[in-house]
Amino acid sequence: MSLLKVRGLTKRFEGLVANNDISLEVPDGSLYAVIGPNGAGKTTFFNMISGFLPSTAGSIEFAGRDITRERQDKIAAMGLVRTFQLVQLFKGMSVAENVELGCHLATKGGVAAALVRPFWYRKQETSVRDTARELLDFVGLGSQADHDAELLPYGQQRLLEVARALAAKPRMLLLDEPAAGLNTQETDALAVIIQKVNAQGITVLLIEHDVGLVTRIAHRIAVLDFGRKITEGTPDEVKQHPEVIAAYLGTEEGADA
Ligand SMILES: Nc1ncnc2c1ncn2[C@@H]1O[C@H](COP(=O)(O)OP(=O)(O)OP(=O)(O)O)[C@@H](O)[C@H]1O
Repeated sequence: MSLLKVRGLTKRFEGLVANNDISLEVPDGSLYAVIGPNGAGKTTFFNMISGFLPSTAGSIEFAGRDITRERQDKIAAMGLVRTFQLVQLFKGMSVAENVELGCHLATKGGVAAALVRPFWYRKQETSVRDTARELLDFVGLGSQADHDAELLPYGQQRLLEVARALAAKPRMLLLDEPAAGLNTQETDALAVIIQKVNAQGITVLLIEHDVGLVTRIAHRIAVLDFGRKITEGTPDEVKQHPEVIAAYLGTEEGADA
């Protein structure tokens, strides 16, 4: 079964067609990646799916529901949760508090109640705190729970973002260039975490520049170039595709990167 179905998705900015008639289906439970060179239209595609940008044409269906014109908060509440290319943490809060706020997206009262803290809310706080700690352990940040989130090294801030997104109990997690700015070691750690998330039954859709990471962990890959989907398939199929080698990977050697 496909959890996400995108049909003919198109976005025009004035004269520029950033996404041109893109169709794809993400199987439930899969780890699916969208790759492509700078300006290929990956972020635009993500922004439309997550409700941050209206499409010019086409349709988006998530878990059997049409979400083409749905608001971003409604989409997140349905279980389609995203992270951002640039880390967006809540400033002035601890690592644990950042994840707790993510939990409140999935609990009674939402973020507003978390800030006001009425009586009924305080009762559910303990479980939220426990969940946040579990998620921090899951991404390897358990020992930094009480640290100031802003002072974490960049690589760990990215992991914190993943923990916060998981706190919202996603059915599908959209990761926008999660390896951007990470060194090799951090990228390897991230790859393991993404695979662990997927092994828990959460469908993962990621946009990534790091072809090595994607071909290592993704089940299927769609390749965008100049706003079009030029091919889609398993990592091996995609790496062999002549248009991919020419347009994106540049050389045969690059295809194995
Ligand atoms: N708000 C906007 N207004 C006008 N043009 C835009 C806007 N957003 C994106 N574009 C253009 O659409 C095209 C696709 O951009 P997009 O950011 O989706 O590509 P990308 O594949 O995510 O690139 P990168 O890897 O650099 O993030 C680019 O030519 C970009 O300049």
